[in-house]
Amino acid sequence: MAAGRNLRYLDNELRDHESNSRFSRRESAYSNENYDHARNGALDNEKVSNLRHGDSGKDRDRIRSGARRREMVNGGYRSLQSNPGSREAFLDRGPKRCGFSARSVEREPGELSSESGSDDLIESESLVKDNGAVKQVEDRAQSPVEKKRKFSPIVWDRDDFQTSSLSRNEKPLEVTPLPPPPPLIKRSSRSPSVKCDGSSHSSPTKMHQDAAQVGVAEVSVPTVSSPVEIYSVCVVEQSSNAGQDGKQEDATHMEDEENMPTRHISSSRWAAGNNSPADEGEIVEEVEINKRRKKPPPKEYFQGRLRNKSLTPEVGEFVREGYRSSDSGERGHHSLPRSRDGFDEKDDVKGDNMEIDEEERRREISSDSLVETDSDDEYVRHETPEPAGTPLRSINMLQGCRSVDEFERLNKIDEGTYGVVYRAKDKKTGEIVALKKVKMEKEREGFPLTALREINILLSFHHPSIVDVKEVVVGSSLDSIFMVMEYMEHDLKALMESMKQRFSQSEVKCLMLQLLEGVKYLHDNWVLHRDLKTSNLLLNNRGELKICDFGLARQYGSPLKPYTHLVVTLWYRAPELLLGAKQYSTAIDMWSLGCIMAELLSKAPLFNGKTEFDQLDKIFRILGTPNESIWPGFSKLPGVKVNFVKHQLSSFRYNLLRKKFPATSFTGSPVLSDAGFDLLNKLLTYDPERRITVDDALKHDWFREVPLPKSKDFMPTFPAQHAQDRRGRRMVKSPDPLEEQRRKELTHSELGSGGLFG
Ligand SMILES: Nc1ncnc2c1ncn2[C@@H]1O[C@H](COP(=O)(O)OP(=O)(O)OP(=O)(O)O)[C@@H](O)[C@H]1O
Repeated sequence: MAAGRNLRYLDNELRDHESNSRFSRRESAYSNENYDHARNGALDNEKVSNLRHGDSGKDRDRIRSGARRREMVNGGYRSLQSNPGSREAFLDRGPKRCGFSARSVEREPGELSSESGSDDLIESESLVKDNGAVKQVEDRAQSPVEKKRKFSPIVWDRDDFQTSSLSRNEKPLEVTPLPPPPPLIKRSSRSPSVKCDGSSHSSPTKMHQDAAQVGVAEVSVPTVSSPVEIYSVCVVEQSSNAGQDGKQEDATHMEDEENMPTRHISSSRWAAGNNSPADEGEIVEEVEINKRRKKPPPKEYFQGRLRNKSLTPEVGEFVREGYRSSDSGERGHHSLPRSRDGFDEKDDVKGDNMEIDEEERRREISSDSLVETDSDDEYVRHETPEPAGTPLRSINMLQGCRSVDEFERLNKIDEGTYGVVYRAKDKKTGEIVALKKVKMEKEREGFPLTALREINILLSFHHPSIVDVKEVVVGSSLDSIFMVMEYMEHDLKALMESMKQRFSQSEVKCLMLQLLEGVKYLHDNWVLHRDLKTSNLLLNNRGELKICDFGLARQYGSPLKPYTHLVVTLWYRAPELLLGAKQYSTAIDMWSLGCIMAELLSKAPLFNGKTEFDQLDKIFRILGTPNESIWPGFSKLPGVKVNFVKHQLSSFRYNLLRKKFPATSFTGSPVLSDAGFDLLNKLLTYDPERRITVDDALKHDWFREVPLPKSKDFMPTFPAQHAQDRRGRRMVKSPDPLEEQRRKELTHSELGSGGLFG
């Protein structure tokens, strides 16, 4: 029997006593602090955003805030009523969060209290409504960047199936009779002029237009200053050169898939905040020339370390055992001290480990890092000022990796596709942490790029709703790398599988608000998560939700590459991806949030398709089959050629989704107010252009009506699942076809490689 099934929940008990002793674990001020914290995080973003976009962004927000628009969604017209009150005003309410206007005294235990902010909001709203030219004012007030923001966050998806093998979801899991994607857009043969001084700024929208014309997307990334950045930069260089050395197929593949925009990390024009029209398009050309420019790799050492292609590792080079049997005699000169960490059960093979003087290794790595700054990328990291407020972490990963021996392994929590997660204790501090071990066995080409991407993002980002990666530690061999994360007692998928009761509406609101804050932080920093699902949402016993698993996350606006549309686990995958759209944006994450919201309310996945085709069919059955009028451009999507059954598009209020989530229920169906249903419907809007943005979702009325969002402080607690291997439970009941497939592959590779550590 699955371990999880034996879990005994105190759920009923807990819910019966929602407002008494079990919630007394924290003082009432706690939630205020927390919300202040979250709010401050958001305000930081706001500052960044304002710095980036200038004051016009604020003006636009103020003006936009009261605007009401009519919008047709999924077959029916609905009122797209943005929130009253400016973003600042909204956030400034802080612990009142809300200034949620309670229209009834009825409240669930732990709801955030309502304050009088609503009057301001109404006032602000009416001010805008009085202005008959709201739309025009809004348009005028939008800063170029902000205005583009709605359209520009596009990842150009020129995927083809040949190049999709690197991405974790790109396995041919579902045999779906979708037609092949259209041919790739040809790149411009224009002779580009390169501007590397970091001073040029480009307009995202214009850049996208250019990108559309020339087939090259621009670089836009959050500023990241961790040493991992160095790592990524080298990947880029390596890729480019490898491709020119005759290893085109492999290298191009890697370049296209993994040519990380980190090359431009600190010189992102968008991050720097200026948009000089004169420079528009230049960045596109810059990317183009960078791709074509032939120049020596920045440093052999990095090539070898990352791609395992140099013949002899240099001092400090990471050498992975197992992949270099042929040159074992040429192993690097150094290795970490042999140590038997409690996480590697395969330490018998330690003979392959390099002996290394730790101090010397650090010195060497340090000097290598310095040499690296002499490369073309130097300006990237030193000449461009970081935008204020951008999340920065100054962990020098390469210089200061501790050994995993400094942690005591407690138990394995879960095993995903790309990592095994352990619960562990820091021997020095006694702190309980989660250690995610990067799986290397499937990597033949060096350090796994999904892990690199995840480490890069997680070390750089800091937000209450994003899981915190504290540091990176190394195991007994240098191919054993662990991310040290804050430990979270649950993931929402495992938790819901074992909960007896559903989350209440106010609890779902609390979770959704935290989730939205996290996604807002990502989108504000030009990152798409691309794999939002309940198993990637962690919850601790302080009621805090955090997003994890950034292995698929992308800086959007990255250089053109054959992105796959097979991102996002099937059940949470947006229709445009399922239909093979060539470009996608932040809206894909918003669709996932709609699926998550529904799942939180009903404790069951909303669209649980087995194949892409089945997934689409399930969506269409509930929401109706889309058409050109509700989703302009729909009929041109590649996947639409498939003969879908045409399910009737009924008025959104009476569609099957509403039946699943009625306003009142005597049958045990999860109830959802009109406002809640409106938000759900807006998240599950077919047309990505019309799908609600994270900013608007955060300001949605649902969060302001009773029952108000529960304070984190008053969220129910559940027995920690750390004693259980979450994977064990899922083995028994995994409703996720992609996970099934991944597991099968993992099992094969485990067998093939003689087993995994841990
Ligand atoms: N910080 C953490 N604290 C506690 N548990 C965690 C933590 N991070 C991850 N987990 C658990 O490990 C699981 C797998 O983690 P993660 O999703 O990061 O790995 P993955 O290999 O990328 O997984 P997947 O195959 O789902 O993409 C999560 O679903 C969660 O249950």
